[in-house]
Amino acid sequence: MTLETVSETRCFTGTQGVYRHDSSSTGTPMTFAVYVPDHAEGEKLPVLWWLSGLTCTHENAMTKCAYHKACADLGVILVGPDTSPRGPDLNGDDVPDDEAYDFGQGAGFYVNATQDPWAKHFHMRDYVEQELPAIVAEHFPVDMDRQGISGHSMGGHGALTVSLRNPGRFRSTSAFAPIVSPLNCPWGEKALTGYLGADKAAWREYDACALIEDGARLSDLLVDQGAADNFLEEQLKTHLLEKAVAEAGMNATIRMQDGYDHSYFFVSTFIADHIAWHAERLKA
Ligand SMILES: N[C@@H](CCC(=O)N[C@@H](CS)C(=O)NCC(=O)O)C(=O)O
Repeated sequence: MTLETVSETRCFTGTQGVYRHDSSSTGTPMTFAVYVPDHAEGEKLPVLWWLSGLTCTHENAMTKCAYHKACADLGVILVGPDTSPRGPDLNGDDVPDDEAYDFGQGAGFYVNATQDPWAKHFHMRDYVEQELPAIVAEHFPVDMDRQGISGHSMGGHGALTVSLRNPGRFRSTSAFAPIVSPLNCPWGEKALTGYLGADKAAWREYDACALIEDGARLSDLLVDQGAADNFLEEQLKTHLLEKAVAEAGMNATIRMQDGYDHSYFFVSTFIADHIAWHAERLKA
């Protein structure tokens, strides 16, 4: 596998890189971002995975999330993948160019699609759970025994479900305005029907609340949710996660933040808190 360097740019006391490679999971080129704080020769740093939301590429968090200073100060590498396969290669397989903002390109939902025409390329679960970690471990100074995961909205759903399905892999899990139950919201209904089909039993491994109901647990969880988020009531439904963790007796801090909406203005306000929270656990 060849890793192409798209760009490397000095930012605070570290380097923001963008890289591209041919993905075996998606059968397309994939682009991802990695921020590497300055470190001693041979030193390996903890890594925080960042999964982005609907419409995002690898770039939105890199330019709007303002994670660089906290990562540099605390010595945490941050990796931000794209949210779906993209590009002209998909058209030969009848995947629409960009069907909607909440389905198809830019909206992979971190699932392995089983329905055509998505099944051939939309394997974002394999990509973020298996392929990208192996690439990052090979090419960057990461300590894979110290991994954390976070994300925003659809990416918050990704962070929660990837972590719940992989017990012990992540020392810390957090989310901003996550979709907590695709089984119970229009974004989830649309995407999972399209990618996985109508049988909702197949959706449960992609639903944080269902995974918890079915017995999965995290040792700890931090969630921030803007109380003025337009998507809160219809799509995000934070109360379902509050109920699931309470019923499971799972350790979780779920904070409603007055006045904040769904945007990266909200995420950038609390990102340093989250990175410090992850760093505490990754360095313990
Ligand atoms: N564009 C959609 C909303 C999509 C949206 O809010 N996406 C969030 C994640 S779910 C995001 O991060 N967008 C990209 C950005 O703000 O840079 C709409 O018009 O309703």
